[in-house]
Amino acid sequence: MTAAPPQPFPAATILGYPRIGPRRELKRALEAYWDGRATLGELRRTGAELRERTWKRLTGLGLRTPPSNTFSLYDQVLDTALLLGAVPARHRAGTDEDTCFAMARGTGAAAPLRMTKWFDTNYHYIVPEIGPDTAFALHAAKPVSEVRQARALGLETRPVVIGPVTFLLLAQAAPGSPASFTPLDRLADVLTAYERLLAALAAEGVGWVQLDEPALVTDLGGAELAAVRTAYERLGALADRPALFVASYFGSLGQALPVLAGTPVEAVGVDLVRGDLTGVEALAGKTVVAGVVSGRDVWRADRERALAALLAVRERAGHVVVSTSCSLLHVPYDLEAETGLDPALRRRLAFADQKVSEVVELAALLDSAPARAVPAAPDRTRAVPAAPDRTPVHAPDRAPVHDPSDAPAVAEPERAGRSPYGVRTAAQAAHLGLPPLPVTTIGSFPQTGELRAARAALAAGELDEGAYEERVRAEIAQVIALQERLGLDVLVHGEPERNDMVQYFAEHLGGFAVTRHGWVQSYGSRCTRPPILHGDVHRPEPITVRWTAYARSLTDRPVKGMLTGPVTIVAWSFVRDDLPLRDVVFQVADAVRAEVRDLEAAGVSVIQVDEPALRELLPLRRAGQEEYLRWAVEAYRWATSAAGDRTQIHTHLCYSDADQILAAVDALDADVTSVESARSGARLLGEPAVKGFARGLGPGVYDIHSPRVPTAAEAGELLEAALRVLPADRLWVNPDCGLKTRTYEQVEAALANLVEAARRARPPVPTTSRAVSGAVTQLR
Ligand code: MET
Ligand SMILES: [Zn+2]
Repeated sequence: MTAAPPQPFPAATILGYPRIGPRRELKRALEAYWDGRATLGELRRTGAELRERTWKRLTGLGLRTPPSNTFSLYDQVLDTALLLGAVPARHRAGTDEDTCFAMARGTGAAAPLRMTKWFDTNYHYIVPEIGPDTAFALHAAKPVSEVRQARALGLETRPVVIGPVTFLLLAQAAPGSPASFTPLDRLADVLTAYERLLAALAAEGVGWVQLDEPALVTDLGGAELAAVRTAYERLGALADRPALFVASYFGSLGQALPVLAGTPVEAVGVDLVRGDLTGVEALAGKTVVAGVVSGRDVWRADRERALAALLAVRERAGHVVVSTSCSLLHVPYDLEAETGLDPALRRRLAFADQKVSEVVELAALLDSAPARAVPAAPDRTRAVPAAPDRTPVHAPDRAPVHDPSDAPAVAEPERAGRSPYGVRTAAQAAHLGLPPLPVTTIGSFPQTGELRAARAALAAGELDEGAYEERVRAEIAQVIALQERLGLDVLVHGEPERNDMVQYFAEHLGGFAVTRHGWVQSYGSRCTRPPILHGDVHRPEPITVRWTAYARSLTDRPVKGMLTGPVTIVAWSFVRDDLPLRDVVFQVADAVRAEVRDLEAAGVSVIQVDEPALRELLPLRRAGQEEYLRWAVEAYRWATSAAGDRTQIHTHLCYSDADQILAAVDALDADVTSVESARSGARLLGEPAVKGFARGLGPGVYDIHSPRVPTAAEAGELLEAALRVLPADRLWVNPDCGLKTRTYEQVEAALANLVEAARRARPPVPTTSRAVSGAVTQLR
């Protein structure tokens, strides 16, 4: 039916590339535009420069036909919604960019779309809203203009777009849709828009289009598999179109593989780092784009193993080309920028540009390899493990690996050293004397430019330790005073000493290295520098105690000690792969446990151990989920169970679809759990599991991702909604997440409104008991 591919697929490719800029140029441009410090023209120019730089760099490294449309001002799923015209009426603005930012960030009048994690990564995408009436209409300006921009530079590119099935599976039903509606019901209409897109790209002379379908590596039911067949039969049947490359990543295609194999698409991408070769022979006759260089870690590829996998694919399926396992969006740009790393560690590393070179080198090796030279790699094993010399760079200076038999079984909290929840709450109530609906925050307060400048000056040697310490202490004093003035019940020190909740701990633990420029996009303009966990973990000395103790010395109210949990520290680092992940997590749990002990010994009676990444590491397919949750919960319990009954343990999960793992959250056995709720319109409260949640819960009532300040009435409404499913004595009042990205002006107004909303919602307290609780507070 289709025209023959106009050009062969390139022998080496990548599925995508970072776009925030090697020095975060896009971040700066976006924030300048949002703050009114730059014009739209300036923002567009930065985008164009970054694209040009990327294409030149990729071709310079040896890629022919680099991808295009991998650039994004905010998020590629959001771009796809704009491409298809799936824009809620409330977000429509004068320019594409302003519409995009309204969808992502909201406006004074309109709440933004939901944001959630991209599969099992720490990248967050914007969740499209699709309803029965969404009027799809192709708006192909962005991919078309990128093709033209590259062509003006003399380059042919392969536009990358999220595929129709993944787009609809990631979308949520628009508010007001009938209960029976799911976005996948709109497949036929969406496909019409994709057909027009393919026609438009064909008219531009585009040879290949990449349709990303990572959702195909999850457990799909009959309806979803049928959607895959329908979609690619229909798009494949189009008379005048580019050749189609359907890219899967983050795991194996499983049952979706034979389905795709039966459609007329010309190329299929398989992730051979996380997935395996099962069923690959079904792809004979197509180009197999073999992801053998990991896009998810920073280790050099094992060439031998990668080549063996490539040859095995060639033998079974015929035509194979070399690729990364997924987009390089998830790794930093260039190792060359890291001059401060230990040379022995550095030799084992590859960032995006080094991975591009690996792909190019492997393609050359494959080209010169005789057919049938190497035996096929066995199925169901990791096709490409990391480099062979993966011994720890730092020799362990103690017996590091946690013996799992020390850890308590999940079902028996008593053995963990803490009494059952009921006993603990009584002890804590007497000790802390909190009012019902206590108001607290998630930990961080605004990271001001001044603080960041002080940290930079310290790093550059322009500010001495003592002066920096004074700066941080002054900030803590201000944050404590502000919270007292606003009337919060459980205070925090504000985390001014932390650049990032994971990096800070990595900098103070042995076994980690940190980078200078290794930024990875987390969402929108936000980036993190994931530390590199390369050796055995140990804690040379207490990390947080002095800051929390200082904050405590300034107030009579309880101050919450803030720690990052073991799963999150590991999830947001690049982790050694010579040990099972579980063992690495337990090494970190040992360090957190020691910190909990030291905080408690310093008199801190509320300790929060954040695990926002608990859900993130959940295996994408059901098969591995139970086992993962068992050990992840066990590690958390190990980290926190050194605390006595009087010490209140909090945890925080934020943007993590907590509803899907509430049983595990309960098993964490924390006394109080805070979760994101405001941003997603209190969706969580509708979950039946929340009703039965037996411990303290703080569903966020302030969406901290939006510059909007909620009124007391708005916060009060969310609180009332929570009170309909949870008793007042177990409900906490808090924002969705930390406040570090907001301004003091916003935070002060918002927290004042939260306190006001809590006061209005509290049952009236008789004067005598108020006096008693005040007395208890003073006894602390
Ligand atoms: C991503 S969760 C953030 C938790 C951390 N304690 C903060 O307040 O910033
Ligand atoms: Zn959070």
